[in-house]
Amino acid sequence: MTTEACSRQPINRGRVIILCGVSGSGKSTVGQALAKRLGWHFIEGDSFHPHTNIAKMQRNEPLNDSDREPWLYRLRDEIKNCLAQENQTVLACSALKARYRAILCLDCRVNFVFLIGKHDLLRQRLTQRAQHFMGPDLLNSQLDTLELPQHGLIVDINQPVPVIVELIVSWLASKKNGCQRPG
Ligand SMILES: Nc1ncnc2c1ncn2[C@@H]1O[C@H](COP(=O)(O)OP(=O)(O)O)[C@@H](O)[C@H]1O
Ligand SMILES: O=C(O)[C@H](O)[C@@H](O)[C@H](O)[C@H](O)COP(=O)(O)O
Repeated sequence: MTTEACSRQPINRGRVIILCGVSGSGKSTVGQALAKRLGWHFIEGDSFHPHTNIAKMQRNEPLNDSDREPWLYRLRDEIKNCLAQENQTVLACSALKARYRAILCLDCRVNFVFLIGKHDLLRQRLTQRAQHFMGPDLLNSQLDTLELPQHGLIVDINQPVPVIVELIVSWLASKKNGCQRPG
């Protein structure tokens, strides 16, 4: 994305906040609460996985780059639609690697928030979570895959959901529609 492309984007018209992090970091929980707080749309990134990916994770096999590619491009199309329709949207999507985030970062109106936590807390939350295809067994692989971001907001998950939501809301208010690189 060039500076010129950036400066062409209208301020505060269509915006997508992507909540990233490993499985169990709270992307869906915080994402839904954030969307409700802001009155924005919420999109669950897991819903865009091909069924083969879900089946693989259910078998406790980690996804690889090739598995994730079609999923990321489906999400990219979805983000493109949101921006074209000027929808304000919160998207929950692990986006573990910088190159995945680059696929999703269409322009300055897409911003990333990272939910970061310690292994023990993540494992505990994954173990307690009911009725989900992903258990705790892929946590090590998720953490190994995670490339910590150089840009965006990083939030410690060891605090209540409403506190996390307000941190994100304050950050958004402070940054308006400023450019953020996808790394
Ligand atoms: N900040 C938090 N405090 C306490 N429990 C949380 C918090 N965030 C998420 N949880 C719980 O942790 C589990 C995993 O959260 P979830 O939103 O499913 O994570 P993800 O979407 O990143 O896999 C859920 O049972 C959820 O209720
Ligand atoms: O790229 C991946 O390996 C997956 O997207 C993964 O990161 C994601 O976490 C799963 O889809 C499980 O879903 P939850 O994140 O909701 O546990």
